[in-house]
Amino acid sequence: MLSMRVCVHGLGYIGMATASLFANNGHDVVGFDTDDRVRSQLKRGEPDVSEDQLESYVRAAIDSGLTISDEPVPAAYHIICVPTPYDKSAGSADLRYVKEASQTVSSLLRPNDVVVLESTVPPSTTATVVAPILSQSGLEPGEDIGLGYVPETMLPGNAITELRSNDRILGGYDSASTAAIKNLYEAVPTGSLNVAPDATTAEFVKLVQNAFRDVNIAYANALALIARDYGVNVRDAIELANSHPRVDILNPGPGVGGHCLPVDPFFLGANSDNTDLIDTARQVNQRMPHYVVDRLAEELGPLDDKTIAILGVAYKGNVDDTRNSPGLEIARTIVGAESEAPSLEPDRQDTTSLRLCDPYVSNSRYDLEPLSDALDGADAAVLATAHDEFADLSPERVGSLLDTRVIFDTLDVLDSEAWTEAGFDLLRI
Ligand SMILES: NC(=O)c1ccc[n+]([C@@H]2O[C@H](COP(=O)([O-])OP(=O)(O)OC[C@H]3O[C@@H](n4cnc5c(N)ncnc54)[C@H](O)[C@@H]3O)[C@@H](O)[C@H]2O)c1
Ligand SMILES: CC(=O)N[C@@H]1[C@@H](OP(=O)(O)OP(=O)(O)OC[C@H]2O[C@@H](n3ccc(=O)[nH]c3=O)[C@H](O)[C@@H]2O)O[C@H](CO)[C@@H](O)[C@@H]1O
Repeated sequence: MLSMRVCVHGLGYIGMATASLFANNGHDVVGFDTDDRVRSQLKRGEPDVSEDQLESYVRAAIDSGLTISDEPVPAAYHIICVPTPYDKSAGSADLRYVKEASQTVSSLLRPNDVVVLESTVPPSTTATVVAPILSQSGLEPGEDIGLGYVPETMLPGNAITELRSNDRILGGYDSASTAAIKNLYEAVPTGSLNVAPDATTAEFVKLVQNAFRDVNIAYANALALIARDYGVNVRDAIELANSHPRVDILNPGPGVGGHCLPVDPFFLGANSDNTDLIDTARQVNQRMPHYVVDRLAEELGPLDDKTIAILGVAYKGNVDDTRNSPGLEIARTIVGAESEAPSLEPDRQDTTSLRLCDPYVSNSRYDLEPLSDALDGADAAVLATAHDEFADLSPERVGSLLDTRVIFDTLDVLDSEAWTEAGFDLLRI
């Protein structure tokens, strides 16, 4: 296989995995990130990730020649993996990093180089935002240089397996771009490479996949509320419904977190007013943390003078990412806090006392406590993240620490019989 020089722009979760994928498969890869801290950590061979497999995959790449550079370099292929946050106040995708990285690439371009955008973006970004910036180089996408969109779909928590095996969508700016990008991605182990008619379709499909999951979870959450009105256990009902060959409903939970599912569906609305279903699903999912707090208050009475332990501030089990975390949103709702770090709100002393605990998260801003300190003397525990450590909790241990035997198992990870037998009021969604 011919080794090609690839420059990866942005070495966060996706960029470092992507750079490692190409480096571990014989390419000459240079990784660049604008953040000094990220570069220094990677140069030391210490990627900032909680997934063991991903960490050793990145370490292996660094050992086998992935170069972390303080400057971006000219390369046959530039891959852009920068953040695309959602700007809530503007109601649109913040494309500043994509624009910055495109400017940087533009200044390095030579004839026949190829640029690939991997960041999640609103449909038409490659054609209407990236292409005009690259043209400023004097080289035209589709004529002098290649350009296309290849979304990343690996699942946090199962990153390496999915990086290597998920099918990929590829949308080229023109057919020559598609062929050049195919050449690059076909030389590394991934699932099949499915060619979209154009880059806009590929961008659209990436968003469609995440919006589909968000809508499906919203359906499960909506069912949970309806099922309660009928005294039906929603998980039993969903399991039975899913025995039909054409029904596949996901699981209800305390809300949908992470920086993909709660954000990407909004990108579909960038240039469309026809997103009612998708917007409603978002609202259903956004209401779930509030529903959890309402149910807790139904059980305990006013929460003002109570101490509540929140078990889990990561957005899902066995990861350390707290972005859009349902656990944090539950905490904020309980104390009426606005800030990112609810337990540190200055005026919370007169309100409910919160204890936050998460064995995966090291962020000191959240004032996290070890499990036994969080539970000690609390009036209730809310299990908000399905970490393995929480699923393994024993009712005897938790019961000996809590003041009142109340636990809200929002993700249905505990053995309800064992906990009820141990005298717990076990709440479930
Ligand atoms: N994390 C996921 O699970 C996932 C999955 C699929 C797609 N995505 C998408 O991939 C993109 C990257 O996500 P991420 O999770 O890796 O983000 P991240 O925040 O972990 O990393 C992005 C990195 O880009 C760097 N950066 C910013 N501007 C730059 C520039 N101009 N040049 C070079 N580096 C720059 C930042 O310093 C940061 O280290 C986003 O669009 C995201 O939506 C993420
Ligand atoms: C289409 C798809 O699969 N996309 C994945 C997704 O990754 P993710 O980690 O964000 O996805 P999830 O694991 O679904 O978690 C999200 C939240 O939904 C909650 N949840 C989940 C299942 C359920 O039945 N009920 C729930 O309530 C869960 O607790 C958590 O809060 O986006 C990435 C970036 O684009 C993709 O790369 C990746 O492929």
